[in-house]
Amino acid sequence: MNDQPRRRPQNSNGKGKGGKPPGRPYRRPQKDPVRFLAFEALRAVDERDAYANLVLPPLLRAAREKHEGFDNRDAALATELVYGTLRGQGTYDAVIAACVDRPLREVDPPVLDVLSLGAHQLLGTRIPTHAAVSATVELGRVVLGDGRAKFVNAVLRKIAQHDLDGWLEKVAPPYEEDPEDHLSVTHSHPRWIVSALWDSLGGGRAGIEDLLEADNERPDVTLVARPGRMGADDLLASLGEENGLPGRWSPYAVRLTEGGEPGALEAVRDGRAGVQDEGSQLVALALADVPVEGKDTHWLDGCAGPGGKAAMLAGLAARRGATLVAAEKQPHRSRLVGQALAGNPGPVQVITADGTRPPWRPGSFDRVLMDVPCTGLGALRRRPEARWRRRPSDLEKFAPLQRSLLREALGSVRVGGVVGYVTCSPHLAETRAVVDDVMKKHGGVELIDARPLMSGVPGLGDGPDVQLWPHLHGTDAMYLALLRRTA
Ligand SMILES: C[S@@+](CC[C@H](N)C(=O)[O-])C[C@H]1O[C@@H](n2cnc3c(N)ncnc32)[C@H](O)[C@@H]1O
Repeated sequence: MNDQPRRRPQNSNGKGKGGKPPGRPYRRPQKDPVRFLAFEALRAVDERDAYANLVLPPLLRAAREKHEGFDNRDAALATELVYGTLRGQGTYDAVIAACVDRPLREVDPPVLDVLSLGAHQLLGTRIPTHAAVSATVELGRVVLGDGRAKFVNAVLRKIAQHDLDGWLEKVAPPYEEDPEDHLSVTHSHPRWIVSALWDSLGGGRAGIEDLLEADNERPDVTLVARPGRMGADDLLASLGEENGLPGRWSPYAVRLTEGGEPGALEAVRDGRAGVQDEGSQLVALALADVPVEGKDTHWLDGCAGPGGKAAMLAGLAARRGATLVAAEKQPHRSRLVGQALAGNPGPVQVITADGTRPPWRPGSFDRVLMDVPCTGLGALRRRPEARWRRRPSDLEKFAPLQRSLLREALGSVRVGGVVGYVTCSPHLAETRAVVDDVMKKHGGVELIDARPLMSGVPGLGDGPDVQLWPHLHGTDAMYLALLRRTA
């Protein structure tokens, strides 16, 4: 390996000693800020378990400051390269494994990151082959050194021999032989996640393929015009027609069109609006709208951080003269809840509290939202690295906590009141299994059909609970069960 710049001596006729043609003069590798940034982000995700959506913004800011010509298109390309490489990792690993002569675990992680970045450019973008190879090899020279860049060059040239479909035919087992393994490789999801999503979705090949494809697409950025603070029409008008679209389902939603930057909006900066998936809006609205008999003045959000649903509920509660208590176990997250609720038109109370050991008296509330911690398998579109980090054992970690939070939520609501149990995971172990188990032990609880509370939303299944899906509804895969205390 030779990492040092080295110049070959040349004589006056331009030929090497003895009149032989000289070797190519040494050329310093050129640092391409876009690919260098993408590599740095991938290293941070790989090495420090960082989240891509958190590491990218500071890297992009630094690149803009350092490189005068680094513009929005560069930022968009760098973002696409990072997100696309992380999402496609399962497929790209299978292809790379077919092109190297040792197990991938024996390839140095930085080398593997450069190879994955190259594989994504070759197989997942429209970047011309020669540009994808040469730019990645150049990156390899900068970050790995000339010796290992030669290895990168050799592997990328093998990858470039086929397009994505050609490679999938070679590296994915036939669907008929092993459907889950086939889908796992072709749609770049761990096999156990394919299996869990399919169990929950049901149906045949077409539905699960649509879902896995939707997980690999960049979601719209959706805003919420917070009830009582701003209307969706005003939010849309402030954006300008070309920058926004009305939500599909929620009357409070506005979708940003390509390239919209929420942080640049005054309404988002001053808290009248926020970034919130429409699925999250729908489940909060359903809980707010479900009829309860008798008084309706005390609402609880028992897992409130960072406060998206709490802000929506607080505005809706204020309209009806009710008060929201927003509880969150983590102090830093309850501070975020406080920020989200500042400016709410009615009274709110933010407390740091453990929902499994509630400090309030049993039966204090008329409506309770329990949006429990979960694996987040319903939001894979947003967190490109999450699918590779999650393990089936995470389910065991969340299971007792989810049950305990739902049990305490049922204890916190008065007879006749309603609990909304919510997850941003469609995994049956986190959804129906939790509700069934807790209902078996609790008694005096009935499930309410949640589907009529999402009127106009198609494909909500057999009920009474509701599972939303990215490929059917364009939302995260949020789950909602509404439980009424009857005794
Ligand atoms: C899925 S998030 C809630 C998202 C929130 N409802 C929103 O819309 O912004 C779950 C939250 O529950 C909090 N949490 C975890 N264990 C808790 C407990 N025992 N009691 C209360 N909150 C808890 C986590 O810190 C996390 O902020």
